[in-house]
Amino acid sequence: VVQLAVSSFKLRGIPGPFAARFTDVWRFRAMRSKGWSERLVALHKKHGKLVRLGPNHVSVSDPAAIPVIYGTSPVWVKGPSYYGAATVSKGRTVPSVIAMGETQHTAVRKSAGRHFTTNSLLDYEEPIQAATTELVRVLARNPTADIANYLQCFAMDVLMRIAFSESLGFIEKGADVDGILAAVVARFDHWGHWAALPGADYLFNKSALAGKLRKKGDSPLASVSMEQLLKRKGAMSTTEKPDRMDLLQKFLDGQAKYPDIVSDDQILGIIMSTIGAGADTTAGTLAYTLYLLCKNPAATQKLQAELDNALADGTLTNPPTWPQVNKLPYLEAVLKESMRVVPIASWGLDRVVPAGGATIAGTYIPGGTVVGCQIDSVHLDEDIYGRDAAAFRPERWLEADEDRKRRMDRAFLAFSAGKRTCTGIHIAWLEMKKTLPLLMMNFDMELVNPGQDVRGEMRISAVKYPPPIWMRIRQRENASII
Ligand code: HEM
Repeated sequence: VVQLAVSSFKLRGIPGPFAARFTDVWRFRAMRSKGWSERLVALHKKHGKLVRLGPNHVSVSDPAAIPVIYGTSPVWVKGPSYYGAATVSKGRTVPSVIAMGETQHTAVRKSAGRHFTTNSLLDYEEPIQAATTELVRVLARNPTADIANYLQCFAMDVLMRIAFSESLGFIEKGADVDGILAAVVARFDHWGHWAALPGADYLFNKSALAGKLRKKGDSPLASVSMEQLLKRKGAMSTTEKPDRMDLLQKFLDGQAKYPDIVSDDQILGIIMSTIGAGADTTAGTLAYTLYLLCKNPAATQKLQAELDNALADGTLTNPPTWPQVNKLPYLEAVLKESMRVVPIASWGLDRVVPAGGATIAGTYIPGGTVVGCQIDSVHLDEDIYGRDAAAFRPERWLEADEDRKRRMDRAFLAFSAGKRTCTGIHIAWLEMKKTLPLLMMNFDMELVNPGQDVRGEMRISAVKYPPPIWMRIRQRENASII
């Protein structure tokens, strides 16, 4: 308490909302209100690169601070707000990768990290292709569709295939299956709501007493993961080798090799974290990308021209392969620009300043203070991204000289930075670079309501949930639905 009071006193020079100096309840309430991300951007515009959001909490909007906060020597540990992302299943805390402490995380990385590297991507291309093909076929039957909904179903379908080699039929149904989508949304919502008050989260939601009082059933995501785990273990005892190297199999093989290190609980935790972290993030990003393309027809035409030319000169096939799509510069620029202007994560990338303190944006911040780069504000930095930083303009990634491009990449925080950067980043790129071209090759899309402004309608949870985005979908002249 004394340390907190001292650190709080030492932060007195950092501007911010008055009430936030004294209590985290200010942030707790503010995060639950509409437009939280935009409010943070506005606060940084008003107060500068440092904004005090709590007695011991500082939001940072300074690209130069990224290597300091997310550097690796030493690694700054994650802030208490990540406790909101930890899930409790049947009264036990399930290890959740994003909320893990450093020691546990290093161990998990050792046992499972290689399954997320570029070398493993080949194992995931086929399941992603299967889901993408299904999405195209289903959309071809729908002259209008809420694309945000279909992409949410699609992204969950992808993860079910990657994790368990099974599609539970999300895309065909165009809706939730067994409450799994709802469970992922509930987890992000919980995190978004409770991040500012981890102590209260424990007391009211995660303590043994809270568990007894609430008597909540198990999460559908935990149930489906457990069901798959037991099924696979049963199958493994009768048959020698499964036919597909999905994530579950990779983890079980790891367990067979190191039975003392990898427990069933850990496997469940990593699988659930992967599904939880990878579904709505990718879905939302793709939905905002399509929305931004509809709002910017010149960018759509350029992207379609890049794809048509590549198809014509034989460097692209239908369906496209990963090596092919990974060489398309405008495709990459569109996706990066979309993630720059609408970074899907709205949780704070909070880290704890180590003992001894640090200088951030020219100000000394004492050890123990929680700091985090505010992604939206950093992405709007005009020194890095230009005076038109607020505009969606994919060309900026292609026009920049080497030096500027390097600075733009370093300030790009959509997947975070440093040791705890997104584990699924390569899978996310594979998924998005496979899906967007196939959609654009086959369809012309336009907003049913061309005046729709998703910024005003998005729901801020731990991620920025898009509202329904209804699109008119027409097959292109040369479309060859596969
Ligand atoms: C466009 C898609 C995605 C975006 C923008 C995104 C973004 C992020 C961000 C910002 C973090 C937070 C790191 C931090 O708190 O500092 C993260 C963590 C994580 N992501 Fe992603 N993600 C995406 C897709 C995926 C996919 C497809 C998977 C899995 C297949 C995945 C798995 C994870 C995991 C397991 C973590 C926890 C990492 C850790 O704490 O070490 N993500 N992601």
